[in-house]
Amino acid sequence: MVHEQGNGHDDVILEVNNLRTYFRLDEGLLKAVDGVDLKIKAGKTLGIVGESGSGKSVTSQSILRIVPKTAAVEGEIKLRRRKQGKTEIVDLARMEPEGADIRSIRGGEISMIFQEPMKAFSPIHTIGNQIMEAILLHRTKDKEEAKRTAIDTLRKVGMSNPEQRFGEYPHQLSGGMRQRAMIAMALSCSPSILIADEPTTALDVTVQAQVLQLINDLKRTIGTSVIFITHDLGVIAEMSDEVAVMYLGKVVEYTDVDSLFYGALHPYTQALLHSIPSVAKRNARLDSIEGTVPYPMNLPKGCGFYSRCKRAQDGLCNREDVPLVEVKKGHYVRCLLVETKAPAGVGGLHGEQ
Ligand SMILES: Nc1ncnc2c1ncn2[C@@H]1O[C@H](COP(=O)(O)OP(=O)(O)OP(=O)(O)O)[C@@H](O)[C@H]1O
Repeated sequence: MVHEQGNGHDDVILEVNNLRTYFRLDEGLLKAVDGVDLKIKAGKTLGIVGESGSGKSVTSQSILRIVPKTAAVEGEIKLRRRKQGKTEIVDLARMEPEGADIRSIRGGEISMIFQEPMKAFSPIHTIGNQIMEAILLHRTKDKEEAKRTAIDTLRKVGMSNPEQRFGEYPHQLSGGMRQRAMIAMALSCSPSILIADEPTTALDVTVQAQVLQLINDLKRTIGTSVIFITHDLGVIAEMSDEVAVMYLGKVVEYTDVDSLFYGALHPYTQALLHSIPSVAKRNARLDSIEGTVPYPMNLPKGCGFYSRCKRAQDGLCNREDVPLVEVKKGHYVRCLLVETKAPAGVGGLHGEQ
């Protein structure tokens, strides 16, 4: 539940509770997202990390209600927003996916940037007109003001000569500039939440660093909250205040970014950390995680990571589904070994592999 007043939860602007997004396929029910809880705080970045197939993208698509028709979204997606001077809470999970309510939120209060900017823009209209259109839809009916806002936003995202860029077509821009234009479009309606789904994966390293820096700067200056989705822990370290580690449609560890990098408790998070050179200790052997994320259909009972976990215990980890437990303040872990080994303090598990 999102609480409205006086209870310390006021900075939470989006709360996802027990989100389940299941695809009905001919072969059976595919549980892409299976009981995800998340909290997005005002002006903060929540990083969501996990391997391919862990359910990161379907989670963000579920929040915006843009999942394919073969999938159903259940659970709560509670957005706290100001409307006509009052705070109200709306549940996006209850909205009609094509209805006016969610359409006004998409691109209004919540907007999204993703890997391929060409998908965000139509090739036959100038980027300026497309940004203006979004502003006219969500913010103002005044064309002159919309144009000024569009040019101003292009300037804010670091586009040189924004008046000229305004009149250019997407194919006339470089990859990095297109990414900036997409960020401008996403920010033009002053969203309270920006969802960034692997926005820099397709860019070369230098441009990637610039775009990440830009998102961080904008978050600071505009105060937008960010949900940043990536498989790259290096990017997570740079971008996040809090981190949710996803595996097989579930959050397996959830904590602030420092606790994640210096005190990860879930064997999956630890394995992820040991698989990247910049975080693993110098001279330590780099491990890649053997195997792949299983296909989320007809899964056996127990921990989803059981088949790949080096510490898995037969008869314990493969018996019941494992709950996400708060092992210390603000640090949640879905692992029976962490719970049973360290009921009164979690220090002993740090760094263990
Ligand atoms: N349109 C779809 N129809 C059927 N299954 C889907 C569809 N989209 C995603 N899935 C399945 O849902 C699960 C989660 O996918 P999702 O794309 O959210 O993972 P991800 O963590 O974002 O991975 P990636 O980084 O590769 O995008 C996967 O098993 C995937 O095969």
